[in-house]
Amino acid sequence: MLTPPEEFVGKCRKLRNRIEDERKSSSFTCGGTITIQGHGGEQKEAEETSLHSSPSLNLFWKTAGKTSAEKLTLPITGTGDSTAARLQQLVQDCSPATFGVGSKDILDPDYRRAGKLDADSFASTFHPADFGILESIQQVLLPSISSDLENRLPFRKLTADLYKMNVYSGPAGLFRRHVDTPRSSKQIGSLVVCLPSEFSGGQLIVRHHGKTVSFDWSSSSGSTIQWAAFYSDCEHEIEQISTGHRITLTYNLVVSEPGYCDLPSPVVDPKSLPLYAMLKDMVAKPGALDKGGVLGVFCSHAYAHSSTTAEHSLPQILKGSDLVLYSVFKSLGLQVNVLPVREADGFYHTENPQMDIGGRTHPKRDKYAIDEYEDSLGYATKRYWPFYRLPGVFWLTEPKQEEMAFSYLAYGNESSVETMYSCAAIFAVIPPLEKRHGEKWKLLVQE
Ligand SMILES: O=C(O)CCC(=O)C(=O)O
Ligand SMILES: [Fe+2]
Repeated sequence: MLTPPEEFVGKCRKLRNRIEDERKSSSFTCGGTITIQGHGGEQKEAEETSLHSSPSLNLFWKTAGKTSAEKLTLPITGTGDSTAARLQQLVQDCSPATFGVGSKDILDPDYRRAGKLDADSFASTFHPADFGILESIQQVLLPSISSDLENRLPFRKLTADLYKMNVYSGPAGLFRRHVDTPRSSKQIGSLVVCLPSEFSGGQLIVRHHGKTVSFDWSSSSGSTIQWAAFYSDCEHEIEQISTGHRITLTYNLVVSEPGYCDLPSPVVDPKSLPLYAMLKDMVAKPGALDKGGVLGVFCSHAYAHSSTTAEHSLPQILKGSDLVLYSVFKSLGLQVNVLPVREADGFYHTENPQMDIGGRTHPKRDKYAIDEYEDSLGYATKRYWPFYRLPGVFWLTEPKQEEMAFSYLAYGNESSVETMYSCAAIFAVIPPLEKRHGEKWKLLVQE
């Protein structure tokens, strides 16, 4: 690729700033509360029909050697199936929860101290779809971005697949920082629902790119259902529980194929976004890669995919600012690909001196990655993740996710080999100037 002129580089720098702004302003987590009818605070008249209130809920679980299910009604009232003794039975019937380090499941109470029931051994009368929770998450974490061009991204919907019940008990329950292991390449996040059971401590802390949000559920824990959802690539932790039992249902949030009669979440037209005007101005005029080229932008999020599904699945699961950028490129009529990018020995071959991009990053490795588990990770990566070189890309941004990619591989809530997170990049192919004609380009130039 010839060295692009300074004017083009100046525009690229502005574009990069705009992309960074988009990243800073996008959300990575959200949460809410559902009151329990007849418990705590004032009773609202419309309570029974409200989306934000629930009747008491029942949990059923099986125990070895018994033919009938155990039952617990929450919140605790002290009568029937809703007693401290029933709750104690639940705690006792849970098995210790492990966590994943590379391809191994590890039991280490200093890292995670919790009980668990697998999804096939319990049932509850609660479902997030009954309370508008999925719609709320969809609006924040999965906005629809559409345009009238042929290549638009179809509306996407979220479903919540029940994964586990966990009980974190005082005075020592906790789960140190980790990233949830992807269970499929369509998973974009996790939903945690905290059931009404009194506890203190146990804040859930969620982080993404230096931003932190904490969910403190303790003060309303006895009388409400509280929930939080976050993107899969967010690092999170549960601080130590001091007293009581923090009971959670966890769900995998999965992008489902769009249905015909689904109401879309709010739709943003990419052409209304400042990035669109900026890019349009750049590619519609001479001076921007006139001989053609490829613009490369590292994604702001890491994505779960397996090496064989990456090419197909990555565009479908794009999140937040990455989705915005992808849609803008698409609506300009450009060919866009989203591909995982692998580093080799701490070096991404993404140097672009004109944009002050070095390509080298300094991974901050977690203790679990450095110590005994590193070799198995290195082996898994080499064996399952072959790669090819893609030269001639004009990089607009630095790699974003290397530090996190190491974390992802190193410690999750479950072991993993075939499906992993990796740092992805969006590649937009800019045709040579004389080829920027035809229907879609006319549209672009005339607007
Ligand atoms: O209970 C929570 O708040 C989060 C649980 C969690 O991080 C997990 O199960 O992976
Ligand atoms: Fe987690």
